[in-house]
This record gives sequence, structure tokens and C-alpha cells, in this order.
Amino acid sequence: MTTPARPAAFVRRPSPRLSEGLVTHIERSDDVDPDLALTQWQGYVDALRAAGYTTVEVDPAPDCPDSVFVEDAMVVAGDLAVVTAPGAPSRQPETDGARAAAVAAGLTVVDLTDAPVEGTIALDGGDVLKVGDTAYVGVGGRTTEAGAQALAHHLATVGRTVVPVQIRKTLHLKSQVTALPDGTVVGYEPLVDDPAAWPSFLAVPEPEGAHVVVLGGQTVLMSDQAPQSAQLFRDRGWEVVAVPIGEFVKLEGCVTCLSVRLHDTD
Ligand SMILES: NC(=O)NCCC[C@H](N)C(=O)O
Repeated sequence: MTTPARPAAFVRRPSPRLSEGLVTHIERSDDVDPDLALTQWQGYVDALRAAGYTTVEVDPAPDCPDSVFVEDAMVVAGDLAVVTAPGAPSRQPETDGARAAAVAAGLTVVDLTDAPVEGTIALDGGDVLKVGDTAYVGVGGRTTEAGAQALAHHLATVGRTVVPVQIRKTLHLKSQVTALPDGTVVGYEPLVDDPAAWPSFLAVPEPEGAHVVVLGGQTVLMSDQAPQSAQLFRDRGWEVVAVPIGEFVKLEGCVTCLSVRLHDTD
């Protein structure tokens, strides 16, 4: 019997300029603590490792305040890494390090913009929610229609289908919904554009309960600021690992955006 390969995840150390990161749908906080952010980031990385992940550090980008949100720079499906075209100009330099890390990891690497699509191609990885062979792509914030079409072009090569979803209420699609291991989509209803659009939707009682990272098997990783949602998930049979990520939430981040998991669910 062969030993299954350990799952892997890309992470990126926070920039010392984290407090200058973008905020769009929330008030800017004046008390982002870079030391606490680094401690929380290390705790998040440790939680991935404790769940059996090998973590691979993308080279830091100290001049890019939002670079810790590495998920936005790359979409991985199977062995394919699509280097994104971030919708915010200040985040576009983040993709060079992401591309280098994906090449070094031996993935097949393509650029999102290298697709036969008309119009402005922009897409953040935070807008891509993978559930089975479907990638739901949030359009309307950082991601354009052309960006979703370009991703569809690339993901078709690995047998994935893109379903565009219009978003208005949050920065990214995965700021409003993510999926449990069985594909149930979870979201905090006041921030979900259209709960009825999801085939299987579970409302959670806290905003931060909407964000889960599937760690494989029965386990999800989430913020420690959503204890009632965590209990709801436990009651449904899932194991929950909860971590403090408050300094990143102040910059409109969540658990999903702090890593790129090299497996097919989010
Ligand atoms: N995928 C994510 O949820 N990314 C969070 C990005 C937050 C960052 N401050 C931004 O506005 O781009």
C-alpha cells in the first residue's frame, strides 16, 4: 500500500505594511497590530500543519500590504495553477511571487489573462468557491465577467465548470459563502446576496461563521469568533478547528484567504 501524499498549502508572511491594506465594505480600523498579526498568522500556519498539511511559503512581498491574503493571487485545481489578475491595482504585483511558488511546486502554471476572452480580465482567488467539479465565481466586486470567462477557459482543461454568481454585498464571493465538506453552502444571511441561489444552503448565526476551510476528511478550519456557528457544524458531525485571525478580519480577510490549498475543495 502506498502512503498518500500529504496535502499542501501555500501561505505568505504578512507585510509589515498590513495596516495599509485595502478596506471596501467595512470601516478602516486604526489599531491593526503587526506583531499580533504575525502571531495569528503563525497560529493559522500551525493549524494547517497540525491537520497534516505541508505549508509552502510564497516569498514575502513586504511592499504589498495585502500580500498575506495569498489566496487572491492564484487558483489551483488539480495540477493546474492559474495566476490571477487581481482587481485592485495595488495587489497586482503580488502575482509574481505566487507564479514563482507555483512553478517551484511543479504545478502546471498559466496566466489568467492568457485566454481568448474580450474585455477586461480581472479576478481575485477569493471570488472562486470550488465545490466538486464546479467553481462558482463571484462577479461584481474585484472579478469581472471577462475574468470569470477566462477562468472557465483554463479550468475546462482540468474538467472543471465555472458558474458565475453576481455579488454586491461583500468584497469577495467567499466573504459571503463557503462550503462544508459535503458541499453544503454556509453563509450569514444578511451578507448573502441570494441564499436561494444555492442548491443546499445553511444559514449561520455569526458573520465569521460563514468562512470555513475544508481541511480534508471531516474537519473544517474557521475563526474563533463564531462559537455558535462552530457548534452548529459540530452538531452536524463536523470537526472544527478554530483559530484567532482578528487582525486580518480588520482588513476584510478571513480564514480562506490566508492560504491556497492544493486540493479541490475550499
Ligand atoms: N480572499 C479574501 O478574502 N481576501 C481578502 C482580501 C482583503 C484585502 N484587504 C483586500 O481588500 O484585497
